[in-house]
Amino acid sequence: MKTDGGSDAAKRRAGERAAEEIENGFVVGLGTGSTTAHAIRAIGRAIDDGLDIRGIPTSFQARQLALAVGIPLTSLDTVDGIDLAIDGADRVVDAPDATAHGALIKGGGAAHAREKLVDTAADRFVVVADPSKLTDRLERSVPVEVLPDAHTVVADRLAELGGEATLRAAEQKDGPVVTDNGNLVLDCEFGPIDDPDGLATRLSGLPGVVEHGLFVGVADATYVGTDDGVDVRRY
Ligand SMILES: O=C(CO)[C@H](O)[C@H](O)COP(=O)(O)O
Repeated sequence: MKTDGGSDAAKRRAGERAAEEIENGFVVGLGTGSTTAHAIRAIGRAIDDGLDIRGIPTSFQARQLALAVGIPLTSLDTVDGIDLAIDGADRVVDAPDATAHGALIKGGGAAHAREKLVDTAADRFVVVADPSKLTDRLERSVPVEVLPDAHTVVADRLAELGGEATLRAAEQKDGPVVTDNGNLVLDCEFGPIDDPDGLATRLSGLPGVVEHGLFVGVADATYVGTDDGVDVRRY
């Protein structure tokens, strides 16, 4: 599983705290990554103890783990709604006086298209993170999922927006990462992102872009696991 530093104990505290929010009968969005995996395992244990919920996974990885721990699964097109989504993030803006407070960069695991679909469909979206994810302003590269034929055209459009795009390479295969949706990922460096909302709008407007990893105004809270507890940010 891809990880991005941060202590596993802190990730576990965040994930397990978020799982405590789940009530009987909930439909739960199951995010992707090493932090959310702790929440998924905690949900599996709660199901063993009698909790009755259904999960909607955001990726192949989340689905496999959910099945392994015994979470009954459903799909977005067969439910009336999602009560709670729990998902990780690669960066979280933690600057209460900034308009971007709570904005995220996601997609380190190339799952951001389905994650955004599920996280935005939820009545409540809780981010789970360790302190290494918190930042005053977004500076990390933005993952952009593109149709396979579109990667060079989109890279040119991203350059016009001031970004330098790199096709994400697979680690254990020659060639690019192919997403769960059969697409490719461009990781795009913009330097410091002062207006994530504006950039998100421009990225969404590019033909060939399936989804990008800027999540602005989507999260309702972030649970930050620390050395000895969980700090909660509410937005
Ligand atoms: O966006 C994601 C996958 O596309 C993950 O949620 C993000 O990369 C965080 O992962 P981790 O909890 O392993 O640090």
